[in-house]
Amino acid sequence: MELEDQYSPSRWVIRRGAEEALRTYSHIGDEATKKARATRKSLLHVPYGDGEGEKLDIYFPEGVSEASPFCLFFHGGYWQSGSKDTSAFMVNPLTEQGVTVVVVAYDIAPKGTLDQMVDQVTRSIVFVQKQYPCNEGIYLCGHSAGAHLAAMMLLANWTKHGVTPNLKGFFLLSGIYDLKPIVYTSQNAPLLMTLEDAQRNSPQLLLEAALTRPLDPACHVLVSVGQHDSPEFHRQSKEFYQILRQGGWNASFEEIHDMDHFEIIWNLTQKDYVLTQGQPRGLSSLAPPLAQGVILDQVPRRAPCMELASPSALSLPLPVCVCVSHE
Ligand SMILES: N[C@@H](CC(=O)c1ccccc1NC=O)C(=O)O
Repeated sequence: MELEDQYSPSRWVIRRGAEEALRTYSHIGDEATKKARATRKSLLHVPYGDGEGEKLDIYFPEGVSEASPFCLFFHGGYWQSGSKDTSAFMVNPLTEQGVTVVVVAYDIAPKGTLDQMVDQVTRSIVFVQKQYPCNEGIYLCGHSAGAHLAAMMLLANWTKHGVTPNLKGFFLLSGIYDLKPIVYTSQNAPLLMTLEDAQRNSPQLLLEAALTRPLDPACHVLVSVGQHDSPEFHRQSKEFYQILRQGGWNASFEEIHDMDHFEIIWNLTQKDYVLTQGQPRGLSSLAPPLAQGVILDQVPRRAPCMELASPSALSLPLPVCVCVSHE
């Protein structure tokens, strides 16, 4: 069936068989995580909520300073597979450049529903902001289903959480932004999404309906898709990018040359990969001294941390990039 094919990323890889691609992806994630845990200062399995699955791993750069940029990573696996314990792909190259990397776990299906996962991701970001108020920006990076979860944060309503995270950028890699087609594929068996669930959790549809504009016009959103991703994945990324632009977001689109759905993420282990290199598009563009680059030099510097840490200053408006949600 056509939809089934289009939404089965492993069927579109060109250099190996589907099974081999999935095995290689797991293997590289596993090895990268072992290496990160062996060579980087880290805090593992930190709870960001009361739920058993609400844990995150924090990997620090050399010469720990809590005033670094933070990159939060949300793994893929169609909201039903994957784990933070095998997803530390970008930790070594990014921490080497002064970025703190946080790999976030969330309750995959069948335990978690889409609504619960979105809520967990929201709370993980709130936790990092509260724990590290001196951060030099929070950047969200997600792959596939994880890019969907990150993209939902463009629409998050932070007011009930008591803090507005210092969100400065989004790196959305091979994501899905309209979940409706998934309802008609076998991927939905453990998810049990109704069309309504899919609609409520589709950033594409929510942004189309939104009347609001980004609060921080400098917050950058990179929408990326692998050259060898399926035509449906290309369509999803292009349409989402267009909706972002129409909504006033500082967004860019990039097809990553000669990459498939899995290589686009496993190559984040490499220093010389377009997405781990510096500005204007790579993840390292968020690392000092590259922080003066295209993306960040439009962002107003925040008040010094000492000021922010004092109770009265905590209510200062910070440069953030969320919409005020309209209900
Ligand atoms: N069964 C899927 C697996 C999959 O889509 C996937 C696997 C690992 C990481 C991300 C994935 N896709 C979206 O989240 C496939 O056909 O490849």
